[in-house]
Amino acid sequence: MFTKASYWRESFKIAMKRTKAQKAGPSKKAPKSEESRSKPKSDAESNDEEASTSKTSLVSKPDYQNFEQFLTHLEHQRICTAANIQEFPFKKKRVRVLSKSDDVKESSLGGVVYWMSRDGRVQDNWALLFAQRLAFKLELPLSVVFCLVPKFLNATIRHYKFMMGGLQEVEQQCRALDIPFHLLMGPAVEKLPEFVKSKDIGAVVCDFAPLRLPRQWVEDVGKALPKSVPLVQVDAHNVVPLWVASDKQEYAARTIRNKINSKLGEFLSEFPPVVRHPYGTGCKNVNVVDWSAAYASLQCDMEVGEVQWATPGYKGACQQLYEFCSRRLRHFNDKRNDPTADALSGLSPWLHFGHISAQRCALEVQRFRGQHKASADAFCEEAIVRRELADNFCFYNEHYDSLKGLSTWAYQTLDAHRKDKRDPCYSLEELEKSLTYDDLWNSAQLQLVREGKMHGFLRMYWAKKILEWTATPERALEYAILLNDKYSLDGRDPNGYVGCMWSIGGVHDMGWKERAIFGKVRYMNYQGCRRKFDVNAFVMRYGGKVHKK
Ligand SMILES: Cc1cc2nc3c(=O)[nH]c(=O)nc-3n(C[C@H](O)[C@H](O)[C@H](O)COP(=O)(O)OP(=O)(O)OC[C@H]3O[C@@H](n4cnc5c(N)ncnc54)[C@H](O)[C@@H]3O)c2cc1C
Repeated sequence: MFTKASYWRESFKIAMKRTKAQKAGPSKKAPKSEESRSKPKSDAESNDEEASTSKTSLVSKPDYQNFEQFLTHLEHQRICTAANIQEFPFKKKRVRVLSKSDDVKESSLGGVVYWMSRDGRVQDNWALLFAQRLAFKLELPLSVVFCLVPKFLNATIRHYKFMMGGLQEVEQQCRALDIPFHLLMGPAVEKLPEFVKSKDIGAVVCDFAPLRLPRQWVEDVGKALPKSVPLVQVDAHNVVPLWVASDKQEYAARTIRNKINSKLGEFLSEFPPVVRHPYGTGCKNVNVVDWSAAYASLQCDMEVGEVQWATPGYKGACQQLYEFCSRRLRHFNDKRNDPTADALSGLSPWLHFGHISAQRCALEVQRFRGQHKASADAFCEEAIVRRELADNFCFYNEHYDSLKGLSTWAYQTLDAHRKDKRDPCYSLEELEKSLTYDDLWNSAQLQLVREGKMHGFLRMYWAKKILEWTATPERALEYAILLNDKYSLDGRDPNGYVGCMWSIGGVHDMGWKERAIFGKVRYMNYQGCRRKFDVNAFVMRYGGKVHKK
C-alpha cells in the first residue's frame, strides 16, 4: 500500500510513462492475421482474463485538495490503469452482438461508429472504449454519433438543455481526441442507417438502456442497417452488465444483492482512457455542430425552465462527485433519510444522462472507505445494487410502468381496496399546483417544480400520498409518473418507474398490515415524517401551505 505522499509520486511516475506511450500512439502489434482482424462477435465472446481492479484504486483516501487536483487524479487513475483500451483486458461480457453479421468490413472508409444514446460522456464509457478498441485493432477511423429527436415523451426544455449541455462538452472532448462527433437531427432509425451508408461505416457500437423506447430504437436500427454492418451493444451504464447480473426479474434487493456484489471483484475495475485516435482524417473535415439550429429544432414543452443548481456535463458531474466525497459523504449513512440535511450525493441527473458513470462514482467513494466505511458501503448499495435492480425490473418486466407489472399479491390487495373512499380526492391540477391540505407534501412538490429534484425520502412519501388521494391506483401511478417525469431532472429513468411502482404497488417490497386504500402496500404518514426529521424546517424552506380540503 502506498502512503499518501508516495501515492502521488508513484502515480505521477506511471502517468509520465503512460503519457509518453500515448504520444507514441497505440503500441506496435503483430502484423494483422485473419484472426487478429477480429469481428465483434469473436471479440465479444473470446475468453479473456478478468479485468482486475487497478492497484491505484486500492489506495486509501486520495490526496487531492481541490477540484482541479480531483480532475487530475481521475486522469492519473486512467493512465495508470493502461495506456489505452488495447492494452487493457476488456471484459467482453459487457458486450453482446445484436446483428446476424459479425464481420467488420476492414476496408470501410468510415470505420467504427459509436452511436451514443444513454451514456453521454467520453471518458469512463465502456461503449466508446469498446468502439475504440475495435477501431484500433482494425486500424480504422472512429466517430461518435448522437441522434437528436425534437420531442421525447414528456421531456421538457429543462431536460433537453441539460442533456445538450452535456453533449456540447462531448463534442469538445471528442475534437481534442481527434474523434469526429456528429449530431444527427432526427430519429436514429432514419438518420443512422443513412449516415452509415454515406460514410461507409464498417461497424456500429451502441450503448444499452432497458426502457421500451430506446430498446425499440436499437431494434429498428438493427433492421435498417445494411446487412453487412454489425451492430454490437455494450452495457456502459451498469457496473455489472445487466445480462450478467441476472437472467430474470428479481424479487427484491435481497435476491440480486449477492449476484451483483459477488461480481464486483470482476467488474468494478478502473477505466483506461479514451485516447487520441490515430487512424483516419480525424476532425479535419468535420464541421462544428450548429447548436443553435439544434435548439431551434426542439418541439418540447418550453414552460418548465432550466434549473440553476446543476451544471450539465462531465465536468459538472465531477464537481458534484468531488463535493460529495469531500463534504457530504461522511453524513450519508446517518442522515440520508433527513431531507433537511445535506447528505445525499445529488448525482442522479448526471447519472441519468450518462454524464458520469456510476462505476466512477463507486470507485471514488470507495477510496474513502477507510474514513467513512458505513457511508461508503451505503452509497454503493444505492448507486450499484438499487440502481441496477431498477434496470433489472424494467428490462425483464414489460409492464414496468403499469399496475400490470405488479406482483399478484400487490395487485390483488390494491384491487380489493379499489372502492375505498378517498377523502380528499385531488385532481392532477390540484396536485401539480401544490394545493393539498398537507404542507409537507406541497413543499416537496414545490421543490420538484422549482428545482427539478426531490429528496429521496420525500419521494416515497410524495408518491404514497398520491395513491391515498386519487380515485384509483391506476390513476395514482399515472399521475406520479407524469409529475416525476415532467419536473424531475432525473425523470424517465428506470429508478423513477421502480420508485413509483415501489411506493404505489409494493414492487421489491413485501406486504404490511392491511389498511384502507393501501391494502397491504406499505403506508407512510405525516407523523412518521415528524419522527424522522424537522418537518417545519423543510416546510419553511419551500413554503408549502395548508389548503382546505
Ligand atoms: C417515487 C419515486 C420516484 C423516483 N424517481 C426517480 C427518478 O426519476 N430518477 C432517479 O434516478 N431516481 C428516482 N428515484 C430513486 C431515488 O429516490 C433517487 O435516485 C435519489 O433520490 C436521487 O438522489 P441522489 O442522487 O442524491 O441519491 P443518493 O442517495 O446520493 O444515491 C446515489 C445514487 O444511487 C441511486 N439510487 C439512490 N436511491 C435509489 C433507489 N431507491 N432506487 C434506485 N436507485 C437509487 C441513484 O442513481 C442515485 O443517484 C425515485 C424514487 C421514488 C420513491
